[in-house]
Amino acid sequence: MEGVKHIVAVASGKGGVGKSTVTVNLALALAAEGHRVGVLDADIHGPSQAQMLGIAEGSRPQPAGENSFHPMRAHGIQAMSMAFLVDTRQPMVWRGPMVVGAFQQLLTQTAWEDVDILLIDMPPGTGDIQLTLSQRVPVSGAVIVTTPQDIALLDARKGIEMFRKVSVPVLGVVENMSLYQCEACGHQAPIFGTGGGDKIAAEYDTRVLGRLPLTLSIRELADSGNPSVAAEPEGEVAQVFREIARQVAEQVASSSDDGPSISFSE
Ligand SMILES: Nc1ncnc2c1ncn2[C@@H]1O[C@H](COP(=O)(O)OP(=O)(O)OP(=O)(O)O)[C@@H](O)[C@H]1O
Repeated sequence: MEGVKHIVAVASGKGGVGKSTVTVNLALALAAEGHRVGVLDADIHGPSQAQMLGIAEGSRPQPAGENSFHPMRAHGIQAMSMAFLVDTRQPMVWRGPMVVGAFQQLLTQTAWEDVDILLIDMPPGTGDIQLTLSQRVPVSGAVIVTTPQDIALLDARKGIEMFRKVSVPVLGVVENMSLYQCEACGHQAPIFGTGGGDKIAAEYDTRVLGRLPLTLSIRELADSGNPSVAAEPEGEVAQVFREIARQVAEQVASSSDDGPSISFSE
């Protein structure tokens, strides 16, 4: 895709598991690792990247030529979302083909500027948008976000199976809300159970890229437009995201290698 080296989908089978929170923090972590990063919010009905990136409501992108828009910028990241084009307070009562059309336009009519890794915050599920993405552009890989309980794992499995069907490599699983951590007393509790990420990674021969706790600060910082990786770059959460970012960057870079090259010289 023009202006973009690698596309990575951030997906989940189930809604509300923290996919958007992971996308925005992973984007910031990749940027901190020295990559040029873009975020495309593919959640047409419920876009949340604008708020998480702290881009004020009502902000509109500048046109780039006749058919495209420049992405918005925040925290050094390029971003495009339906939230920049419509009034987000109004519900979008759209049929499937209109939603797919809007997604295709966001995908193809954004003038990305030298992006190394474009993260796509996918809507939950395995439907039209997922199919359109895999058919329209080359996707380097998918990161699957899940919480550890069985009901979320059931849907995460479907997400993994879907990417396999369309030949998109699964780069790994992020286990979100692994452990509840009380910020007042330090008490920890595995509210959603334990071992879910490991189970699914073993089942599908992939890896757990990282585990994130369920904390008040992750929610508050993301909601306020200054996600953990930007607000507390030395904090534990930021370190987990930096480690996830390194693994993602390494995997997409090796996917584009044509293998070792052999050269001869005197
Ligand atoms: N590790 C966490 N600790 C605390 N709160 C979290 C954590 N991860 C996500 N949240 C909060 O949970 C809510 C849902 O997260 P988010 O919007 O990222 O999920 P999603 O999977 O993208 O949802 P949707 O299906 O609506 O797209 C948000 O309010 C977010 O701040």
